[in-house]
Amino acid sequence: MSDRQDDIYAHQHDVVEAFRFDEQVVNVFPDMIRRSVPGYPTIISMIGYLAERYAQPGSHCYDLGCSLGAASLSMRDNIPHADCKIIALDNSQAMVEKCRVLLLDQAGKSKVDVKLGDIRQQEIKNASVVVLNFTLQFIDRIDRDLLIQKIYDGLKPGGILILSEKLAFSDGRVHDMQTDMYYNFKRLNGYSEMEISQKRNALENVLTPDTLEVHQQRLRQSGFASCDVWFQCFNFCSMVAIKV
Ligand SMILES: C[S@@+](CC[C@H](N)C(=O)[O-])C[C@H]1O[C@@H](n2cnc3c(N)ncnc32)[C@H](O)[C@@H]1O
Ligand SMILES: O=C(O)C(=O)C[C@]1(C(=O)O)C=C[C@@H](O)C=C1
Repeated sequence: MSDRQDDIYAHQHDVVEAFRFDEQVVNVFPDMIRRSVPGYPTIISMIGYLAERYAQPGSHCYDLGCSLGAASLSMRDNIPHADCKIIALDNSQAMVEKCRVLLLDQAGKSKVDVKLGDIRQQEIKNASVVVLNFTLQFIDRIDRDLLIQKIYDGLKPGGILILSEKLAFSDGRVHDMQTDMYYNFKRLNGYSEMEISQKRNALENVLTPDTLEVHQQRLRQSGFASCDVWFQCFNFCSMVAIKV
């Protein structure tokens, strides 16, 4: 993968435009996400581990909002069945184009189909593993319930949804403390105050985090029997929800 350094917000922007997954972001994305999401490499590795355990023979595994396909690659490297199909989907043309190139020459048992499209329109069927790795937070709140319900309905019994998200906290003091530690994580990873502040402005109203309670209520309402946090670092977490 490209290891170009993310310097998008390193100079003063006259106007900070709303964050988009365009070509400029695609070019630095591996560095950006690694330095911006605490635990990202661990989460990607564990998606492979969970897929190895939960992918069912002859089923589909979905990577919704796949970006450059890191979660798909991790699943492909770990799923032991040759007849599983991985469907990776993103609505950013630039992401999908680069993802296809990155997945071209990689071997693996399962085939990965990289598609351009909106995950709200994607049919989910015969699924054993569905991944939403930091994607739901970019979907309009009004569409989130329907999307999670569609995923639940498309999962086979015993199937799982892996849902990773940036969290909000209902207690203001906890929210401020977690956010403060998160910004310090970014500082430790070399981002300046200007980069942190311009990125925060760019993500305003684009990335809209829910609280853990809202996520868990939505998952339970859709029918998931359990939804547990298996990873959390500051305001970033990953849940696994199981359909019995
Ligand atoms: C933070 S990135 C996801 C990172 C990726 N899952 C990973 O593990 O590396 C969010 C991605 O979701 C995509 N996205 C946002 N809204 C979408 C939608 N409605 N349909 C499809 N993709 C969407 C963006 O284009 C972006 O690539
Ligand atoms: O940089 C931030 O502040 C973030 O919230 C991180 C985050 C994400 O969670 O998706 C935001 C946009 C980029 O895709 C990479 C990471």
